[in-house]
Amino acid sequence: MKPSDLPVGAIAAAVPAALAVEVRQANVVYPAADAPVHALQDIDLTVRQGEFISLIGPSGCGKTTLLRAIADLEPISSGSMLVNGVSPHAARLARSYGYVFQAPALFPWRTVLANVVLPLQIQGRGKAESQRIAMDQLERVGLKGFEKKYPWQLSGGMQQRVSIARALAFEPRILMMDEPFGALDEITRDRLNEQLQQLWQRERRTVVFVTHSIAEAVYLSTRIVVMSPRPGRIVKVIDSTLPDERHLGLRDTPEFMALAHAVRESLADGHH
Ligand SMILES: Nc1ncnc2c1ncn2[C@@H]1O[C@H](COP(=O)(O)OP(=O)(O)OP(=O)(O)O)[C@@H](O)[C@H]1O
Repeated sequence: MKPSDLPVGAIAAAVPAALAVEVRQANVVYPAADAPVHALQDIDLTVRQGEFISLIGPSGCGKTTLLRAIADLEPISSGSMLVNGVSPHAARLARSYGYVFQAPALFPWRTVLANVVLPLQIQGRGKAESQRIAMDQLERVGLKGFEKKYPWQLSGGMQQRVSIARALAFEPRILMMDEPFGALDEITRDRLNEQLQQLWQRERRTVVFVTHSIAEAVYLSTRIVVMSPRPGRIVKVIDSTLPDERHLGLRDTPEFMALAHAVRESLADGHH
């Protein structure tokens, strides 16, 4: 029997899950004329395929730096890092991940469709294929019917959903998100949290997510990585005890509140 004859679940059970991200003793020091900034100190972190990991911590603790280093947007000063088993640079060239920035970062002169199509065109895909994929991704984030609009004709939440569709367009194995919903009002944020959670449940793509919000981290994550500032360190990694299938009502349950409490305590510990 060939592996391809096995049901998907059997293959998953037979092959140990590969690591999506492996960080060992990573340090990032930003050079500065007066005093260098030790942004990350001795970071050890492993992320398995299909996990939803949140990095949470106070402003300046190095969340963005860690995400950028994993994404090959920032070099590490020492230590090692593997993304899907290869260097972050090789993973970037292989288009292993999609990146969603804090602000939507869409091209205002391009339509929604043209924005999502762009990375596919850069990748050398044909026009018809690119458009088909882009339309499919827009539908998945609930934006069917908006493809001909320009970014400025959409709300902030819709623009951020276009960014997510764009990041998912070339089917990356890892989705990296740097506080994607931080600038949105709470109701929009709740809705997008719910949609992102459903997307993760459907596709089980690996997600590395940066947030300031305890509720967001607890609602979305399978593991929560708590960081502390100056220099940025990991103080605790908390496994979620919540079921994979989640709805917003879960936030009122004792399990959710207990997890939120544990994250808050770890954040406070990191300050001492
Ligand atoms: N390019 C840079 N040059 C010098 N210092 C930097 C640079 N980028 C970040 N830093 C510093 O490194 C530290 C970590 O910054 P980083 O943006 O990673 O933190 P963060 O946890 O993501 O913060 P926030 O939640 O406010 O976005 C901060 O002290 C910041 O001032």
